Amino acid sequence: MIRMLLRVLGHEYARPVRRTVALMTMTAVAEGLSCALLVPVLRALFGSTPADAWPWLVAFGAAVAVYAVLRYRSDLSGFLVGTTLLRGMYHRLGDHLARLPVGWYDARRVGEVSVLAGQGVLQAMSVIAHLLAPFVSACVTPLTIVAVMIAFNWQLGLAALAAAPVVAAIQIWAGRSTAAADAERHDRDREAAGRVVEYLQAQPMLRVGGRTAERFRLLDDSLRGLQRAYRRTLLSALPGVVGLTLTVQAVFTVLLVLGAHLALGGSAGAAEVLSILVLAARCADPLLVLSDIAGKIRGARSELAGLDAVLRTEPLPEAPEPVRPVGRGLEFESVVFRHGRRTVIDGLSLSVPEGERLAVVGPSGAGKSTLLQLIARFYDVDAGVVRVGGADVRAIGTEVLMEQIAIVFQEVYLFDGTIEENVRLGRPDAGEAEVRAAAAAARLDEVIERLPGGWAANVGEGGALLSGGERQRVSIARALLKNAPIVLLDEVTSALDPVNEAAVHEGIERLMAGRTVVMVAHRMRTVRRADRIVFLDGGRIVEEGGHDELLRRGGRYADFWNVSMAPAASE
Ligand SMILES: Nc1ncnc2c1ncn2[C@@H]1O[C@H](COP(=O)(O)OP(=O)(O)OP(=O)(O)O)[C@@H](O)[C@H]1O
Repeated sequence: MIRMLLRVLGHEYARPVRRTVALMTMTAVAEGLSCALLVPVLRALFGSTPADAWPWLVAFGAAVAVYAVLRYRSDLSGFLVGTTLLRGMYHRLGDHLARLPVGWYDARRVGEVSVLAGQGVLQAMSVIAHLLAPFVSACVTPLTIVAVMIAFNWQLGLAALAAAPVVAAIQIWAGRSTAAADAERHDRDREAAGRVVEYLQAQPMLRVGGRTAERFRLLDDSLRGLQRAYRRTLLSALPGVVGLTLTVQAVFTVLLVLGAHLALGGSAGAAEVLSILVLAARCADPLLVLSDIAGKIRGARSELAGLDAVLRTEPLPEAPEPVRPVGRGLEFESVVFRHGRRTVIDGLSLSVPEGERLAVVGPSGAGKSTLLQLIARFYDVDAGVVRVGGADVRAIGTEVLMEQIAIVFQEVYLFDGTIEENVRLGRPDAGEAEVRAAAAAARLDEVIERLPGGWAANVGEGGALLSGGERQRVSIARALLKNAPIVLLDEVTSALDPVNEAAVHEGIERLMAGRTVVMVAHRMRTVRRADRIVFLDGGRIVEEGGHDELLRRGGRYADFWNVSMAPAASE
């Protein structure tokens, strides 16, 4: 467990963790010794000369004092190291998530990572702060007490020691028999978290479908599965708990019978037997909590394994000696890209000279958005090369590549902050005048004037307080502020009201001016702005040329526009 913890966190934490474990072990030994000193104290007190108890009482008091100091220091150390590890873990996870390919994040992963980052990290890090001390105490204190028991009365001591391998065997067996149930519960936990995220995101669709009161079957099924998994985990842990309790009771009974036998035979004093039985009872307490702690440690371990798996996900490799793009042209050379076993881009070659506006059209699922994502290196291609400014995107440093590209997505995400903060994301170090100019060019200034609070108005979580068109204007202002030489546009497909539509188009027109543009186009108005059009189907270019030329050709593009976009042609 500790080894796994250090692998996940990094070995720079090895020293404080080892120091804490050593301190906890010393504390447990001191606890055992202070308990064990009760034997000579009680033996002397109930013996013929009670005054002999004094030196033992002093030793007992000193041992308790040492134990108290050590306990304070080890608890403090566990807490401090635990919080340091927690902070370290959050940093490590945050840094790593920021380097993972954007394409890695889907709804399932978002649910999984939010559970991991919330309860998973806390649970995994609680090992040092809360679980390790009782675990070490449950293992070391009884062994120390047994060692002292052997010193005072070897028969009773050995009888108690016989319990050690039985307890260890029960723990190992319990760990193995609950492993499958633990793993299943963990999987169910993640699945349920993903379903909750999906359920929340699907609210508009569920309500439009009139399913306001009805529950979401997929979420229900997954929560029921989770409940079953929890029940199985509890049932599978039960034999271990019962076995441990029975073992402790059996050993105590053996000690009682053996103690009575020795006392009656005269080979041990009644006070000695009594005090050893008190010690045996003292051993039982930590042993009985052992199964509970071990269960919690197993839970923390599976969270740690989840964190380990995320941290082992490879980020897209960075070139050891990054190159800088020269110019603003784009090129796809025999590019193949797959999602799982599905080929989404199939041997596509295309070049977009500097300053050209290229529209990509085609049926849904043709791979249009994927084409944009490959330019921005959200994923790496499976074969072929994508070049920006003549350089393979894999050879350009991520930051430099991102400097070259401004993207306006179909779905605009705004952070819960002010409009100004959201626009500034385009270029955080931009001056006030630049931010204002970008907002004006995107016709966002009209929106800001209307909002109570103006620039300081809060946009709400995900930009919920703005309309779709207003959010698009924020995203265009961001892109304008970034002032990157290459613009990628994934056109808004939902209808905007006429005022917003005109504003968005005006903003986009300004954004495209003098830049290399690749736009996924769904509307005639957008396509007409392009210098060239490629028609994509099944990840391949089926036709390419100018709008009028393609219409005249009467091929796939003409069919597509005549059939599916007929209403738009009247724009
Ligand atoms: N994360 C993903 N995992 C698996 N398959 C995916 C993923 N993202 C996209 N795909 C698949 O890749 C194919 C191309 O998707 P893409 O979004 O590029 O199409 P598109 O032409 O932009 O479609 P639309 O016009 O409907 O947005 C689709 O079949 C889609 O199902």
